Amino acid sequence: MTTPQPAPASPLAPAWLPAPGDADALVPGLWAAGVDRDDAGRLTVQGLGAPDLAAEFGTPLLVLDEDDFRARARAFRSGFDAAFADLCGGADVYYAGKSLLTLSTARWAAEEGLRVDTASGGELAVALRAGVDPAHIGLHGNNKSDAELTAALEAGVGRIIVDSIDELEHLAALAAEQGRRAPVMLRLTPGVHAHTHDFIATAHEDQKFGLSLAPATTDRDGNVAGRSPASVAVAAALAAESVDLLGVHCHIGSQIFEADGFGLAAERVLEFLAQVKAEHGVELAELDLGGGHGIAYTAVDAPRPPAEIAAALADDVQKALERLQLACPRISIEPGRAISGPAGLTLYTVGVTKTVDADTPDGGTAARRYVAVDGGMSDNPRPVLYDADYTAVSAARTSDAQAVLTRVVGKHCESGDVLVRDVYLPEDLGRGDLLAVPATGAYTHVMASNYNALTRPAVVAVAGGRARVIIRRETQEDLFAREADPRLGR
Ligand SMILES: Cc1ncc(COP(=O)(O)O)c(C=O)c1O
Ligand SMILES: N[C@@H](CCCC[NH3+])C(=O)O
Repeated sequence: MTTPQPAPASPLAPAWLPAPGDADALVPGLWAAGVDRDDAGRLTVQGLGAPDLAAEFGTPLLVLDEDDFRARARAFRSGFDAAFADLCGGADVYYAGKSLLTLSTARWAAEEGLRVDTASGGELAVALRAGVDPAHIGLHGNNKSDAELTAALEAGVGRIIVDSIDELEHLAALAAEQGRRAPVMLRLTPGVHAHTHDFIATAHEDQKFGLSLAPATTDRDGNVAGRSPASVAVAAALAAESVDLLGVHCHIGSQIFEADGFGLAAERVLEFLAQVKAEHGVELAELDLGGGHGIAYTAVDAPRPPAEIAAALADDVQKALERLQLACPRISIEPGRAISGPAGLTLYTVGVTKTVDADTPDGGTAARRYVAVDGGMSDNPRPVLYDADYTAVSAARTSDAQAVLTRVVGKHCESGDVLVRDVYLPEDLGRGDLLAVPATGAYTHVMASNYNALTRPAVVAVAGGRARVIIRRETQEDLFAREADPRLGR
């Protein structure tokens, strides 16, 4: 192992970035449980060296620690079951497939006793093909097609989460035509503004998801309505013979750390259930409190462990139930990122490096080093989409060179193509070195694109100290396979 040189902080560094320390250190909490460094300084996943993984499978490479994924799934399951045992006889955990859905991850979730939340007909097909019990699948979406709704009804999914009055009426008619009853949860927007990026906050009023709890001033035809879309939907669902109204759902957003937003949303939705009871004499059986639990992408993020999240929520639910004199509905949650995110890391190979003079906030200039890698916004669009911060370490070796402020960029024809905006990395990092970016399991592979005709990376799962490909790397032939062109004979 090497001893890094102490380095001065850069005036370009954002206030949140910890002072440069040992740039090769693996900050606790950022990496999957199986990640370590060996005596030669190589990053390892369950003992497998990053250079060996890169040599065998190529880079960019999404490496998943399967054991870590499973452990996080179990922690949610047991944490929520324990916290809600006395109050509500336990709780169900739906793995939010949108964060990383493959045949393997769907199977791992089901094997750990989780159910699966799907957000489209495609995700539903993956969950079904993986062998997930249809009764343990939920189908979401603000604009499901007839084909998607029909597939869900035919498969016999446990719940269809209905997003609007329009969709409720449409689904009721579709189910009636098919001689079926649709198992429905109504998605409510409890008006909680979560502390997260606007694009991933989902429970405030003015956005595309869900049925508002606030009384509407006008209905769809512009007439004064006075009732909330949520109560209009409940009345319509209870009246529809082809609808089995199971309960209600809410989801306040994603990458949220504070307990207060989750507690407030639960309280508001329980108040709504009490209102439904008073109005219709019906106690709805199920309440889904969504996902959105934050994970650590950099050293400054401090996620709460699942058992703590569960205990705080159970406390809030208990207080609300007592105040409202309600029996506890069956509780469920839908974590995605908190299970798949920390289980993943991405390996990249370094290519071009350069150092430029950048303007400092006080009007001076300071050096900023750019390190370009062989992937970019096509394998991880989150920094570009949400200003998401990540970090990185050198993965093939440690170094005793000074740590310098570095921006890790991709290879796309786009100046905003940044993967890690600010990180201190050893000054001697250069062509052929490997970089590892932690916490990339969620919303990377599933949001990847072929921008600039780059092929999507492979996904490798490591379990029991062995690596296997669960999604093969795309080839250029895969890109051509979709094209119709006379020279291809089609
Ligand atoms: C309805 C719903 N449930 C669950 C999730 C999962 O969120 P996360 O991956 O942040 O836990 C999302 C995504 O934000 C969602 O929209
Ligand atoms: N894709 C988003 C989260 C959206 C979740 C779906 N409602 C992210 O990467 O943070």
